[in-house]
Amino acid sequence: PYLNDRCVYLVGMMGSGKTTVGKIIAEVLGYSFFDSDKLVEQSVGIPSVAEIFQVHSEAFFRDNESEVLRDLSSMHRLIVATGGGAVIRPINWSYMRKGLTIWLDVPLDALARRIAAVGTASRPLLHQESGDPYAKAYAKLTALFEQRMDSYANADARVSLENIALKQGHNDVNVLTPSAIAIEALLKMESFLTEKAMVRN
Ligand SMILES: Nc1ncnc2c1ncn2[C@@H]1O[C@H](COP(=O)(O)OP(=O)(O)OP(=O)(O)O)[C@@H](O)[C@H]1O
Ligand SMILES: O=C(O)C1=C[C@@H](O)[C@@H](O)[C@H](O)C1
Ligand SMILES: [Mg+2]
Repeated sequence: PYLNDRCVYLVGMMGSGKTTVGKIIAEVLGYSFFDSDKLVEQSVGIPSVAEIFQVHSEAFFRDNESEVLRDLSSMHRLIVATGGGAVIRPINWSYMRKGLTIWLDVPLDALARRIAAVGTASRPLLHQESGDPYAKAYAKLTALFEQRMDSYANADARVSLENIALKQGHNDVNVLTPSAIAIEALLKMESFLTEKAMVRN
């Protein structure tokens, strides 16, 4: 009840599971799910983010991403999987702060493994024509994470896969199912919201 129909924004690096986990959270809460990358594609009229970067530019994509987040921020009962880079623009935080923000914090080696498994063609900031896809993705993700980690840490709650694995007695985050991660996200949301309500009362 503390959520009070507010939107929930999932933030995190590329491949962190925002879309996968976000759909589960939406189903549990009876919210609608939106993916901001998909909304940008629809509003620009180009079917992939990679093509938007190619035909226009990253800056053009970012401007449209901000417009999408602005429009979503006036709505209710949505789970929004944001683009991995949405956290870098302060204006986007002014929109996302109207709801609750959750950071899916996934170790970079697990991200690189997931991304290498599906290929980098759909992720323009990681795409390389040659070389080992895991090694290339890992190097680029490391550089991006260094630039962005302080921004991700602005989120209201952090869902750390390392911590979930520790709690469950595993030493490998790759065994965690999207459902287990969604449950932890829901628990973190609840803690954040109840603590905030206690401070107010
Ligand atoms: N818990 C998990 N265990 C294993 N694989 C996962 C898990 N969660 C997601 N994946 C896989 O990792 C890949 C990336 O997941 P997903 O697309 O949900 O991430 P994302 O954060 O939305 O990425 P992007 O920022 O690129 O939109 C997908 O292939 C997905 O099936
Ligand atoms: O991390 C990023 O900067 C990006 C992540 C994707 O979700 C897309 O928004 C785009 O490929 C850029
Ligand atoms: Mg996604």
